[in-house]
Amino acid sequence: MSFSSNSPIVCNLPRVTIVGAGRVGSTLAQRIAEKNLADVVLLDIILGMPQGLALDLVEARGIELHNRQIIGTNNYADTSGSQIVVITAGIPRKTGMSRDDLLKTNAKIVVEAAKNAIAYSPNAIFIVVTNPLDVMTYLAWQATGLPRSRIMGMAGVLDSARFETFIALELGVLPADVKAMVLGSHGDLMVPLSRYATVNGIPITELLDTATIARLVERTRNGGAEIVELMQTGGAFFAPASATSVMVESILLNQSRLLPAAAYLQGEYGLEDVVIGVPCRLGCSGIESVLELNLTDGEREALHTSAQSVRKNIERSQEILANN
Ligand SMILES: NC(=O)c1ccc[n+]([C@@H]2O[C@H](COP(=O)([O-])OP(=O)(O)OC[C@H]3O[C@@H](n4cnc5c(N)ncnc54)[C@H](O)[C@@H]3O)[C@@H](O)[C@H]2O)c1
Ligand SMILES: O=C(O)C[C@H](O)C(=O)O
Repeated sequence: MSFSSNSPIVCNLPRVTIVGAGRVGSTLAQRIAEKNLADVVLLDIILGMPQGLALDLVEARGIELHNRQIIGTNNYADTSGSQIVVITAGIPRKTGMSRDDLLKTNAKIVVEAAKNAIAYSPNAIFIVVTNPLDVMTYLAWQATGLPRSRIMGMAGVLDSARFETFIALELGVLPADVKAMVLGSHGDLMVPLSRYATVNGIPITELLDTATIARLVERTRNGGAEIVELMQTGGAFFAPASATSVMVESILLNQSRLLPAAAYLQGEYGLEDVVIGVPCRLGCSGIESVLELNLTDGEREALHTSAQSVRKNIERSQEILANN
């Protein structure tokens, strides 16, 4: 028995490159392939490691019932023509460190990764995951010269998911029934918007007292550190990979979901020339629009304080890069 052969059909399936095949990167590759969203190229500087991970994921395809291509590589030429590039390359923090302590090491890694990736995928949309997130997204924006619609950072979806989880645990309800949004920088100064958090449309302010909400907000702010303290080396990666995959999905499937993403602002919320988490509509062209919510004076002040801390670190990063 044999297949008859017709003229070959060239299929351009969507392709997502993930730079950094560590814990977040490899878990994201698994999520993207198993959700059947795109073919995946996993790139890392460690020789053989992304190739081994890719083979392992490929060997699971028959069991997971998908047929996505997954390639591991150390060579940017293999990433060419990607629709989305996700940057997770860089070091994670260890216990006792802040995300800002990663700035010096990760700035150079992210700039190099962004420059190499854009050279092979000039039409790609970039999602940065490496910490400190807002500054790294700014550096990738600078390094690629992309319009702001095509570059964003992932943090708000993760921080919001944590806030939703803690609310759901407190109330004993299904996490999927809780909706919340966390804006601002991905750090101690993030801005969880309790006023806008609901359980199937019911504001949490109707369900929880002020002290309890304040406790859940504080736990959200420390959500990353809580896991780093437990794990000692490295941090969370399952939920970060899930959070990144919904951004990838919204872009590839043109879902126009309203998700918090770190975006380069040009006057929105009274902020300019800074990257910070705001509600964005994500579709096939990237950030389709930024939603400007009505904020109370307190919330607006918190967002500006958060932006101020990102600005300081952007300045630090420019000095670091200039001296190298
Ligand atoms: N934005 C968020 O919400 C969020 C969530 C989780 C982790 N992070 C950050 O993501 C980053 C990765 O975390 P992880 O847990 O996967 O770390 P990890 O150490 O498991 O993986 C990082 C990978 O990057 C690779 N790498 C280093 N330099 C590289 C380069 N120049 N080019 C290509 N690859 C390179 C390493 O070899 C390693 O495999 C960290 O900075 C972490 O803080 C951010
Ligand atoms: O906390 C970290 O260092 C990793 C990540 O930013 C997180 O929030 O889990």
